[in-house]
Amino acid sequence: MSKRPVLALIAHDAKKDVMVNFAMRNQEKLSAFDLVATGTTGGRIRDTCPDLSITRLKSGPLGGDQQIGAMIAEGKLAGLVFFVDPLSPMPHDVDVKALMRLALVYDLPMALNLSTAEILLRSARLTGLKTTSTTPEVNAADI
Ligand SMILES: O=C(CO)COP(=O)(O)O
Repeated sequence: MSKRPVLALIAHDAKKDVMVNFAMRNQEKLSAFDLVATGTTGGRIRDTCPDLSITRLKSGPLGGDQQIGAMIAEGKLAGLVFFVDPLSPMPHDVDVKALMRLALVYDLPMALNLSTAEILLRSARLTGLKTTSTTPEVNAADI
């Protein structure tokens, strides 16, 4: 089993081109991770960057956001890059909020836009094989 940290990638439809360009530009850095993505986002990344290790989960509106939320709760993620579309209503808005909430609860490094994602990908914390929070009050065993 891979010992690489796991990074989740998600993009709403209006931001999928931004995500694909981000992945292409940062292929070398992303290759240090096992990637997980919601269904359509993962498909777009796989089409353009076939050498990256990426696991596709369900599409966001069909439960993909919740699957990634469960991975956060289980301490399986090192970080989350989620390019959110702030200008469109989403049928699964509650799932989006729940995912972000868990990232906050577990103090997970989370980038919601391109400029922050570029910074996050260069962070030693993200690449340091650390997958669980050091904040005592949010360690899963204590909840
Ligand atoms: O809707 C999403 C996140 O809320 C993204 O899902 P897809 O990657 O399947 O489009």
